[in-house]
Amino acid sequence: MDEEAVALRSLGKVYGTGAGRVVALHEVTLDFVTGTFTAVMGPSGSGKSTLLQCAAGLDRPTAGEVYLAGQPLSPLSETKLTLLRRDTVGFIFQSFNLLPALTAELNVALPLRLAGRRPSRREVRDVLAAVGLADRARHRPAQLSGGQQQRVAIARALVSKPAVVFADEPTGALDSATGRDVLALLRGLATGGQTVIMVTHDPVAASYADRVVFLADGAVADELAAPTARSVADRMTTLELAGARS
Ligand SMILES: Nc1ncnc2c1ncn2[C@@H]1O[C@H](COP(=O)(O)OP(=O)(O)OP(=O)(O)O)[C@@H](O)[C@H]1O
Repeated sequence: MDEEAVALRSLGKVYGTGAGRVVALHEVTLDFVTGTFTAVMGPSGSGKSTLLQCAAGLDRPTAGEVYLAGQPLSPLSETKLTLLRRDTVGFIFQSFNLLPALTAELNVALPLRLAGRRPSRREVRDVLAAVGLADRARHRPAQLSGGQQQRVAIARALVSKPAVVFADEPTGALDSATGRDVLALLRGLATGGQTVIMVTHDPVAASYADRVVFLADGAVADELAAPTARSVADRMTTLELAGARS
C-alpha cells in the first residue's frame, strides 16, 4: 500500500450507546494517494470532522482500519501512535491555537522542540518565508492579523515536513484573498509530493483540490475528479435534494 499515504478500510465510528447512539461513519473505504489534494465535503453532521480525526490517528474508529504511511493504526499503543503522528502528519485547524506569549518563530519551532530537536533559525525562517511571513518572525500572535496567524499555524504544521497534512476548514476564518493564498499554498504542497486532506464547506476552496469526496449520513455519497467551483456546487445541490427526499 505504498502509493497511498492514507487508506481507510470499512471505517466505522459510533458515538455513545443506547438512545444516545450516533453512527458518525459507516463502511467508509477511501484511498488518498501520495501527492494528491482531496477535499471532503458534505452537509453538517455528515461525518467530515470524524473522518479527519480518525484518518489522522487523533481518534480511534469503532470499526475498520486506518493505514497511515502503510502502517495499520489499530494495533498501535497510544505512545506509538503519538510518535507516528508526530513524524508523519501536520494539522491545520480553523482555530489557530498559537501560544500568545511566543513569537511567530517560536510558535513554529515548538513542534520540533517538543520532538526533542533544536531547529535552526534558518529552518524556521524558511518555512515562515514560504507562507509569506519572513518579516514577521519576531511578532507575537496579538500583533498579527487573523490571516497572518493562520499562516503561522500553517508554518507550524509544515516545519516537520509531514507526509500528510490534514486541514479542517482552514480558510473558514479568513477573508477571501487570504483564503486563496492559503489554498494555493496547500495546492503547492500536494504538487511537491505531500498529501493534503481538507474538510471544507466552500465549493471554491474545494476547486483547488484534485478530487472531492462527498459524505452523507456518514458514508461516501459521491466523488468528483478535477473539480471546479461550479461542478462542486452543482453536485452539492443534487446531493442535498436527494437527502431532502430520503
Ligand atoms: N464526541 C461526540 N459525541 C457524540 N456524537 C458526536 C461526537 N462528535 C460528533 N458526533 C456526531 O457525529 C456526527 C458526525 O459529526 P461530525 O462533526 O463528524 O460532522 P461534520 O460533517 O464534520 O459536521 P459539521 O459540518 O457541522 O462540522 C454528528 O451527528 C455529530 O453530532
